[in-house]
Amino acid sequence: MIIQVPASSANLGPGFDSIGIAVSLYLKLEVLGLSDNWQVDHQLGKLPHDETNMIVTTALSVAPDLPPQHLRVVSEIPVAHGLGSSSSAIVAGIELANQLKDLNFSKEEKVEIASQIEGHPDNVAPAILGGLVVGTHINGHFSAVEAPLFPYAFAAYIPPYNLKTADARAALPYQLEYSQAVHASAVANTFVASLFAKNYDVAFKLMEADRFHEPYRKELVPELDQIRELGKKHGALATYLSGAGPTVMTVIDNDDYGLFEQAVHAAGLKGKVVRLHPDVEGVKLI
Ligand SMILES: Nc1ncnc2c1ncn2[C@@H]1O[C@H](COP(=O)(O)OP(=O)(O)OP(=O)(O)O)[C@@H](O)[C@H]1O
Ligand SMILES: N[C@@H](CCO)C(=O)O
Repeated sequence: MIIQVPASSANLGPGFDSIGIAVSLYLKLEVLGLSDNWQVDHQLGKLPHDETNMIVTTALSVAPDLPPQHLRVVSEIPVAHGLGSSSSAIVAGIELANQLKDLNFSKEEKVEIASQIEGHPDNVAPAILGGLVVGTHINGHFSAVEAPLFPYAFAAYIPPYNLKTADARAALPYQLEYSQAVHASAVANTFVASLFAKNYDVAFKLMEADRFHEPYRKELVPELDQIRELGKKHGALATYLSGAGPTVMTVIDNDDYGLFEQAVHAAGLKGKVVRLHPDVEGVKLI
């Protein structure tokens, strides 16, 4: 059995902790069979190979009596780079328990469990449902609503350094002044309305008008402003900080992608540029 989970790009500008989209990089989790101890084969650097691996801790939190397995993980999703690697591990762990214990979780149940673990639904909900998702929690329970997908590609600029979500969250202010909070929320509300109305002129302006997190995190990711400027010169629709960063995501028409990628490299930026597309299926068995 192989479980496949897509990467996800959260926030999309003003949708902090509530909006995310599944994108075409994948984690594949293969179940090789029963084992004396949990064993996770992977080539993902320092991540654990035993029962402390996040995929296993998640599976055991869902099904504590799950017998130890030999697992193989192959992932294209860079760890701690703002493309939802931790969410892909959580969703894979939930699906592992779901399959091995025949739990028959609905998609909604998976979103609830994964969001409780991650704390917010913006990466886990699209990784489960696919597509573009808006969600939050009310009275301790999570709801996620699928939004229409916009018909464009992504150029992901993936820097050579990583940035842990915890460190990127530590850069955020403890409080926002009332008038600033009202404005930030109005930007986000109008952004969501424009996505559902498919009013992309408005949506892509607002994607670059976040007041919740980018102003505080851009010092951690100096490439954000630089790539946004390059995007404006090369036909991009909008650029935002993917999740907690450091990946910088540019929404762009497929026809404009090549020249934009060349411009990023010509500017001397040292990261990778990868063309991504929305994933519409979410977690699945392959
Ligand atoms: N394939 C994986 N297997 C097991 N654990 C993983 C895997 N990928 C990520 N993790 C865990 O998630 C941590 C990284 O999570 P973090 O939230 O910092 O980054 P991210 O999820 O890539 O970024 P973002 O949430 O901004 O998209 C790793 O240190 C590790 O504990
Ligand atoms: N919304 C989250 C995504 C990363 O978990 C953040 O920006 O911190």
